Amino acid sequence: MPVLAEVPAERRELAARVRELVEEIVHTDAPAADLLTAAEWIAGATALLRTARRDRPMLLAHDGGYQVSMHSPVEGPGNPLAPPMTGLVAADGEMRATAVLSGAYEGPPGRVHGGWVAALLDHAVGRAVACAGLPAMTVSLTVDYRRGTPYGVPLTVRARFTGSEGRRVFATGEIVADGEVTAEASAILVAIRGLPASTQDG
Ligand SMILES: CCCCCCCCCCCCCC(=O)SCCNC(=O)CCNC(=O)[C@H](O)C(C)(C)COP(=O)(O)OP(=O)(O)OC[C@H]1O[C@@H](n2cnc3c(N)ncnc32)[C@H](O)[C@@H]1OP(=O)(O)O
Repeated sequence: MPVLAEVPAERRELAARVRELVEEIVHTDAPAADLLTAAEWIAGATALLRTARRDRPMLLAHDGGYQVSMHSPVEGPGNPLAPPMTGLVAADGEMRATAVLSGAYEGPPGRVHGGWVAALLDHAVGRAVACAGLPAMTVSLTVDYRRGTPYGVPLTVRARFTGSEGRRVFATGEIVADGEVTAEASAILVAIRGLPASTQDG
């Protein structure tokens, strides 16, 4: 699969505008007529993009010195579903990144939905083992939710490779908000040949 030299600015911009849109949708109390007008405008934008549709979403690109999956729903700068993850640092089996989730990710009042907390951690352990040279898929993920994970503030997402046994690869990770660990994960992954490894370019 070709790796783009950089994330196209236009894709980053489009995803960022859609993230804002989603955030406003979940917060708006606009009158019904405005909701319908907005829905029409959005349908117009969707029709425009549909004129040049690829079959599969995955595109790899260089970003901040790393190869990233541009349309990953967790890290992808080009996927509006992704918070996304920014400021990635990954080397020697350890990764760290920042994510700011909007109110659109709310689960319990004022807190991020637990499924998204798990998604951040699942992705992080995948990144950590990939940068240890063992690209792998998660087969087991245990998440301990220590306290509510807030949205609207920077979350530090960290993970590390902790060892391997045959094809099984082990990793742990955590999310930190304002200096406090909100969730911890312990994962078992299975090494898969042919998966893209997290390569550092520089
Ligand atoms: C370049 C840019 C991109 C870079 C991206 C990098 C970061 C990206 C991050 C992205 C992150 C995305 C994150 C995601 O979304 S990961 C996606 C979510 N995960 C999946 O979809 C995986 C689904 N599972 C499978 O497809 C199969 O199970 C696979 C293919 C993985 C293995 O099936 P396969 O038939 O090949 O192997 P096997 O069954 O013989 O098992 C092999 C070994 O594993 C042991 N085992 C199995 N299950 C368990 C278990 N539950 N607990 C403990 N151990 C378990 C098993 O006993 C055996 O051990 P041993 O007998 O050999 O000792």
